[in-house]
Amino acid sequence: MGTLVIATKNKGKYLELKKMLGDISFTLLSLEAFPHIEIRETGASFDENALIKARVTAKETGLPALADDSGLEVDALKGEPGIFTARYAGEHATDEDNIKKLLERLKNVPFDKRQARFMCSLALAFPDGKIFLEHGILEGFITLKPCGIEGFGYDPVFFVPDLGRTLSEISVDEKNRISHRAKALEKMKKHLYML
Ligand SMILES: O=c1nc[nH]c2c1ncn2[C@H]1C[C@H](O)[C@@H](COP(=O)(O)OP(=O)(O)OP(=O)(O)O)O1
Ligand SMILES: [Mg+2]
Repeated sequence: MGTLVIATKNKGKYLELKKMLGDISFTLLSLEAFPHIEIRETGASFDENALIKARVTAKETGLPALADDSGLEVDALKGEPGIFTARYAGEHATDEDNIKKLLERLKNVPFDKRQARFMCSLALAFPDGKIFLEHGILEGFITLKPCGIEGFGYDPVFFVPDLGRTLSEISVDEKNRISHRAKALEKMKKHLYML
């Protein structure tokens, strides 16, 4: 049985990916098992950052690595926060700080003008240099205030029209059926069978 490193320090992301990979028979590790690995997200796009995270992790561990770089694009903010989603309110910002800043920036924008999308780039890198990249997108709207307690990151303010609820008002299993990450991972699964 092989081993795959999920190259993330984000517990919410790790738990979602782990759950979605539940039916695949290999051992999963997160970056918590490799505290010495430090990765700087210096890329100019989600793709570049996902590739950096996956490549560095595969090289440092000698194991295949799956990295997720994701974030929010808000139309009324011309695509911000984009690749800066995790650091929107500063380098060590919490999810709450980031949500607060986002709602503040949108305070004069009515609900129907608050279109946004979650973007996900997933990169799978092998120690021999082989690499795969896949994408997923989830369309929605930014709410006027946080709703719900499930999930992580910006889930409490991301409203999915088809569900009539935010991502924090649904279970992780429901989220894993529709999310940007789920769509990207579904496409990545064909490459994972090479493990
Ligand atoms: O499904 C999601 N539900 C809510 N928020 C989300 C989601 N997907 C991404 N996000 C937010 C979290 C973070 O603010 C940023 C990702 O930043 P990103 O650099 O990819 O992840 P991260 O720094 O938290 O962990 P790591 O780089 O170790 O994987 O977008
Ligand atoms: Mg990050």
